[in-house]
Amino acid sequence: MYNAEQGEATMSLSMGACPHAWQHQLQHRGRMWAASPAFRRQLFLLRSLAPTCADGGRASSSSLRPHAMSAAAGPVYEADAEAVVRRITPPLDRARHKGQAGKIAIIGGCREYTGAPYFAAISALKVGADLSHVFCTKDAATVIKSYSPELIVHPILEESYSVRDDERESVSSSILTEVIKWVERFDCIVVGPGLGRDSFLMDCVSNIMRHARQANIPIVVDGDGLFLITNNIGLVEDNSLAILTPNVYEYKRLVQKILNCEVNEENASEQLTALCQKIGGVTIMKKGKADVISDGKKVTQVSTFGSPRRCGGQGDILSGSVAVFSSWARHFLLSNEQPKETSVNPMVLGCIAGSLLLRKAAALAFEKNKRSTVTTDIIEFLGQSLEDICPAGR
Ligand SMILES: NC(=O)C1=CN([C@@H]2O[C@H](COP(=O)(O)OP(=O)(O)OC[C@H]3O[C@@H](n4cnc5c(N)ncnc54)[C@H](O)[C@@H]3O)[C@@H](O)[C@H]2O)[C@@H](O)CC1
Ligand SMILES: Nc1ncnc2c1ncn2[C@@H]1O[C@H](COP(=O)(O)OP(=O)(O)OP(=O)(O)O)[C@@H](O)[C@H]1O
Ligand SMILES: [Mg+2]
Repeated sequence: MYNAEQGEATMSLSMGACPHAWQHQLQHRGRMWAASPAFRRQLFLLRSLAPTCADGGRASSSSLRPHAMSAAAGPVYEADAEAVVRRITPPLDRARHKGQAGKIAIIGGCREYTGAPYFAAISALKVGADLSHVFCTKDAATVIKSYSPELIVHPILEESYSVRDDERESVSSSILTEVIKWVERFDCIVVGPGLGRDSFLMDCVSNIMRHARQANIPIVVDGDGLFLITNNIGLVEDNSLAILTPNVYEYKRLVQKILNCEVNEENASEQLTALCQKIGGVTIMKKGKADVISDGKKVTQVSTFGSPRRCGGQGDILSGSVAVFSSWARHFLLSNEQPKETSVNPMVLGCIAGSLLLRKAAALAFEKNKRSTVTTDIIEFLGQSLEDICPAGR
């Protein structure tokens, strides 16, 4: 592992400035990684967890799978999260242009919540995305813009109180038209931070999700987005580009609604596997003391200690970070030939990397601010945390 890392560092320094330098470098690094002990170890970590479910969790049907609690779920292994971050983070290359490191959009922000979409969007930028957009209600937009000039804010969503009944259809279709102009440019969209639960807004966002799916845009569903999909699971069913990031209450609601039972901590990994399989295709990161991640085939976790402070907003940092890392992971895996037997899921890698980075940043913020640590303090340490794992000059 150490030798492979050294080889990679030497190669980064010798890069020229040809237009495709970044891709070549990534491909070369990928081939080296594929042959490296670090890669094989990571594969082992990911693959050795695989429960061998009869249909691989992908039985065909647009309806929900039969409850698959009997699927054998292996033990939960700790991910080698630092190795994942190091591998999927693209090198900084002078030949790259704006946008190549990621364009992320957050769909969220309403009258009540302006912090959550801001936290998610700014975290995406601080992790390393080039552009971060927020699609929110008109009331929330000016507030979010005032937090940061870095964000591109679209005040296009509407809540029921601002739309007459006879205008609903036309307003809904003009919202969709406006979003469609943008959606295909994004590497990933995050639906839910600070979205609220207004019924008209939920209908409009459902249309946006359907469109994003048709366009094959990866999607992270968090916060109120989870409330939406829990009651309309077809929005994510069988979507292998969807990541759900429930907290303990959101997970409980999902389990009750989809598996029709209560959360069972003694059988936690089997239950998580079953939930993924029943929805079909999605990756779920169940947040908590450890962040436990499954795509219905493998269960892995990140339990690096972060901070004892449970201030609101840490999940928002996570959703923005996961959006960036999963885009990088997809790009990395697409740009590199993988050994035939490999079936690493980029969505899982994105979750692992996002979880580790948040936890490291939370630990540094807590060291400095102790009890007064708030989400903004944690965001300030995202850069240093990534630098510690993966120096910009490598
Ligand atoms: N500064 C901000 O603007 C923030 C906004 N947020 C947004 O706030 C919205 C609501 O998210 P929440 O996570 O607060 O979700 P909920 O409204 O579901 O939960 C609110 C709180 O109620 C309690 N609760 C919920 N369900 C419970 C249950 N079954 N049993 C016991 N207690 C329960 C928990 O303390 C929970 O944190 C989301 O859009 C989210 O993104 C949060 O992200 C936090 C920060
Ligand atoms: N009990 C815990 N011990 C240690 N870390 C935790 C614990 N619970 C959550 N975390 C950390 O906080 C992150 C966010 O999880 P949390 O449950 O607070 O999400 P959330 O409720 O969606 O947050 P938000 O307030 O942004 O909506 C997790 O990824 C994890 O790193
Ligand atoms: Mg949340």
